[in-house]
Amino acid sequence: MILLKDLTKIFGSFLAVDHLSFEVPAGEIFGFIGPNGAGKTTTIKMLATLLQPDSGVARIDGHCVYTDPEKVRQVMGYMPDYFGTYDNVTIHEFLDFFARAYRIPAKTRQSTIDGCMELTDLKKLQTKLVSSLSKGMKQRLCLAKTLLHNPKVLILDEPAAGLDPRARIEFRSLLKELRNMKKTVFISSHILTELSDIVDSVAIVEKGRLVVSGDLQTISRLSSTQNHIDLRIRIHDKEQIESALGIVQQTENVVNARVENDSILMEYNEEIDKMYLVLKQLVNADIPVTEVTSSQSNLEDIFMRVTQGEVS
Ligand SMILES: Nc1ncnc2c1ncn2[C@@H]1O[C@H](COP(=O)(O)OP(=O)(O)OP(=O)(O)O)[C@@H](O)[C@H]1O
Repeated sequence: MILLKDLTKIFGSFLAVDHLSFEVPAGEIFGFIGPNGAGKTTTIKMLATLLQPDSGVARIDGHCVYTDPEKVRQVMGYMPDYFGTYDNVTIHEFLDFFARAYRIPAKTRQSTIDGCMELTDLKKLQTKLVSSLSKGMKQRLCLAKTLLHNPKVLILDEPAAGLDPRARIEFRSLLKELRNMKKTVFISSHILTELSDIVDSVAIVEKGRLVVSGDLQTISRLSSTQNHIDLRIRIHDKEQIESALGIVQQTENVVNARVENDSILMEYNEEIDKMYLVLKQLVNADIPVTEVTSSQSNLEDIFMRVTQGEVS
């Protein structure tokens, strides 16, 4: 649904976006992640047809952002990181103004506005003045405005920045609803925890360049310099926990083994399919193992591993 090929933007002699190439499949929530100054907003402005690329190609639903911006705007909704609102109008008046600007026919205008207000939970507030809204409500209003022309693709630049925890959670469930509606959502952020449980795929950028892109499992595998699992093994009999600790400490590739309550925690520098080797040592010694839990890399681990922390 979104394709970038060697997309490049230069400000004077400064290369802000450097031959960026990746694809976003239809219907996905796609995270565009990078530290401050990585070139996310610059890339997004090119996708949103507001900034001209210096070279390369970007297409949305097959339309080139540079040669066919009108077509792109018909299928794409863009929510910038900073947006203005008209303060002395009500929520309904604000949305009605933009629905007219989008030339939504009079016959369907009201039902379209109602649909967008329902989705963003603003219906009950429709007579409130925009100036009286909280930041989270304004964010939802801007998203409602972005949805008026029923775009297939949504491009959201740091949509959760500045929201309190409750508003962030509400925003996340709204994103899931958009995915259920089969929309493709391209969302930028430098806050990883905000995205890790909702995105299907990501592109990680640094200093204008792509570091890695793909679905989370694939990039976790690709970016892994060392296989690493955190293991927690619960032992039924507390008396045997010290001898169990001795056994795992002798096991190859186990590091930082320690006791915590009725469990042994350790890092195991091996593939998950080798985990049984640790358990085998314990079972052979008649240690009563009752539970094993393992966790592999999350989005934050991947990000820290693949980026150098360099900001241009
Ligand atoms: N109009 C401009 N003229 C000159 N330099 C610019 C311009 N716009 C952006 N830059 C520079 O390009 C680089 C990338 O900026 P950009 O805003 O795209 O980063 P970002 O990844 O969105 O950062 P943040 O997470 O802080 O919003 C920065 O070094 C910025 O100073």
